[in-house]
Amino acid sequence: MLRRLASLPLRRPAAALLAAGVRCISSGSVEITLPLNFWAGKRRTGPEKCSKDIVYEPATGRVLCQLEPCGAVEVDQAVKAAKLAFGYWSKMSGMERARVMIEAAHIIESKREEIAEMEVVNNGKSITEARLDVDSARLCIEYYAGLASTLAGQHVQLPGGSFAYTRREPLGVCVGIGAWNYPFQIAAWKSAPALACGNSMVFKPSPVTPVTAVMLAEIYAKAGVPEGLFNVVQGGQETGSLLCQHPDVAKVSFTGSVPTGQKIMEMASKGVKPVTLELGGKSPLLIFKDSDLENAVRGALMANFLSQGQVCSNGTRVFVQKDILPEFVKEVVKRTQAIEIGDPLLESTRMGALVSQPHLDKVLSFVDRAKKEGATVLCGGESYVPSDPKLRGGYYMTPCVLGNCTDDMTCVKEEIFGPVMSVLPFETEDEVLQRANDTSLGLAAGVFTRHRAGERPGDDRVLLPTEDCVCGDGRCRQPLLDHPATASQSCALRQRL
Ligand SMILES: NC(=O)c1ccc[n+]([C@@H]2O[C@H](COP(=O)([O-])OP(=O)(O)OC[C@H]3O[C@@H](n4cnc5c(N)ncnc54)[C@H](O)[C@@H]3O)[C@@H](O)[C@H]2O)c1
Ligand SMILES: NCCCC=O
Repeated sequence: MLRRLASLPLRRPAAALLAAGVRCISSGSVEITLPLNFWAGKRRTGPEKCSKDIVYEPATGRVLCQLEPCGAVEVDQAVKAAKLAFGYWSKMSGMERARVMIEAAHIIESKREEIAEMEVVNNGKSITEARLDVDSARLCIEYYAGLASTLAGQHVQLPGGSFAYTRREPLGVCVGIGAWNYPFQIAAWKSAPALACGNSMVFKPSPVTPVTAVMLAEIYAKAGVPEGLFNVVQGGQETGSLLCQHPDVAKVSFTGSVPTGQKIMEMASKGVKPVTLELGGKSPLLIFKDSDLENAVRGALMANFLSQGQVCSNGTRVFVQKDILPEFVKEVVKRTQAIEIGDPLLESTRMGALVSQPHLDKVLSFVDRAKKEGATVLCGGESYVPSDPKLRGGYYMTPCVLGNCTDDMTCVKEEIFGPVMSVLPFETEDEVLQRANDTSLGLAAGVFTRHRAGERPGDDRVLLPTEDCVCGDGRCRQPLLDHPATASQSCALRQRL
């Protein structure tokens, strides 16, 4: 049960309160006492004898709830419930499944504010971002609901009038294991495709952010999924391992760090189970001198400071072409310093709290190490104490821009997963492509330029290998699409296009 400690008297519908300019909850006002495990259609308590984990509210550092990590018995109960539900759900048509999923999406829409607020309370991100996370969860469920009725097999003609056909069949009980940075969204992104295809799921959120996955379980139940179709078991690595090794689990889908992903792949391989791994990143952002600077600066801020920098696909290695480096750095620093840090439930807040004290310490230690290795702190990188007394125990830091970085520094090589941008100068496109790709964490990449590769002024890069160009000039270095081929100087490749 959710209890409000602060002054708001009655819980009116979120929309009515918002219309009246009143927030339903405030930071420091929520205590969660309902059990956070959910299987076979109900919230469940964990094992009687277990050492409970404490869950904190990042904005205030208060205790939010206690977590009862599931052991072998509870994991088995959840998997059994999922197995039973699979029997019903997998026999339904895609259209029938879609109807239930669309209903779940409608419920999410109607509870948007409530879910977003709980995400903020548990994760520390700003309310404006949390609302978008809820929208993205709903859209994902709608998208896969749309696909459910299109799943079809193939008909293959064989010699002598025989034929073969293929069917798309669900796997069975799937396990979803999530990270703490997008708790509700990850639970939806994992469950939507699995459920649309006729599978059931046991989901384990991060023990740091256990609250909103169980809200999703209740929403699916209310929408009409069979009891046990989507279950939530709480716990850390032991619970996760039990899930991965359970003989009735057919597949594991994991979002989290690379080292944990490696362990999960190893465990799943022992049971010959397929795995999906969505892991960490250290993505490059390339900013060329011909780019629209305003656009590039905004892109760099977004790619580094959303969700307090705790985003897997963040472009944290910001390569800037030397000619525009001073101008870019000046603008980025100015805007970074202007980011409003504070109570994540306030509409005006742009940066909330990091997820936990140990994580904040880890991010700050990356900044210290960067300084020792020769980087210059251009702004931020320090812990921050908001003026509101109730936020004083929260996990805040000032967003940081590091200059004077080189490719071999720890801050450039390792995933920091916090609001720390490393700026690296470059001269040529070939050079920056090689440096940008020189990482084992290749999750995403961004480019700011007004020209396509090979079309940049003064850039003589060849799009196709020279030997492929048969215009007659063996030394031809023209990009194919710009080739100055004329009637007298024809280019066979150009003609073929
Ligand atoms: N690629 C993506 O889509 C994506 C999205 C979000 C986060 N991430 C990554 O997640 C990481 C941050 O999240 P985190 O700190 O929660 O990651 P983590 O790897 O520490 O934990 C992720 C989940 O795995 C569980 N777990 C830990 N050890 C386990 C084990 N041995 N067996 C089974 N489960 C185990 C945790 O309890 C948690 O639920 C970052 O590296 C980030 O880039 C990736
Ligand atoms: N909203 C996307 C989240 C992916 C990684 O953290």
